[in-house]
Amino acid sequence: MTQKLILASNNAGKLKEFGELLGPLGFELHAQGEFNVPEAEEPYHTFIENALTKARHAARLTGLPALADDSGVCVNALGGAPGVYSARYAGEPKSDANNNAKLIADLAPHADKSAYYYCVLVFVRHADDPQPVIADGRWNGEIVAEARGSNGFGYDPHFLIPSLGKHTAELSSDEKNALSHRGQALRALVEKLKSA
Ligand SMILES: O=P(O)(O)OP(=O)(O)OP(=O)(O)OC[C@H]1O[C@@H](n2cnc3c(O)ncnc32)[C@H](O)[C@@H]1O
Ligand SMILES: [Mg+2]
Repeated sequence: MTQKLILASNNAGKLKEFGELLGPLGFELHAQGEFNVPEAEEPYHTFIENALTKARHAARLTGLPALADDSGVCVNALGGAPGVYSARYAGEPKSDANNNAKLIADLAPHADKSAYYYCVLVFVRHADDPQPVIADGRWNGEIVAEARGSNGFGYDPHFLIPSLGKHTAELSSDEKNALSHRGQALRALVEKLKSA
């Protein structure tokens, strides 16, 4: 039997990647927007608290199991910023172009360009699930001022994977999903769900 699952996100880039990663596993995926679920508040300073809040919010409003992702890019020379604030680093309304411009400007005086993408996933069977299933993933790289590639979303045009010599926006979706913070977290989550 296919399991209905609400994706508790309004980010089109994430939704595409979840479809690619989870579709073949037989879940019946629905973006929360299909159920007119409004964006949840993300008031916390940690990825896990925001992810849990988003998952419970979507499950509460739909009555269905929900999966939330809270993620971001953490830059070492900036003390981990933008981190949990990655989506709105340059302020509201959210804009990938403005966020990237601010990141490149903030990092310009620093020699250390190392960074990592981080992703926490939370699955809840229902809004008050006392045992949410949680997994995370991390993907190391470097921030480069020059933008390259047109795939992916967010900071991908500026995120270099040194071992590949490519920016993540230059990777095919299969290549990105095989390596990314989100792909790693999702595979770990699926393993946990199998044994839960
Ligand atoms: O909360 P939802 O609705 O899921 O969508 P969001 O975009 O607000 O998502 P987050 O609050 O988790 O913020 C994550 C931000 O981190 C960045 N990010 C996360 N994963 C990324 C990826 O795979 N590639 C590029 N940027 C990414 C991007 O700027 C995202 O907007
Ligand atoms: Mg968000």
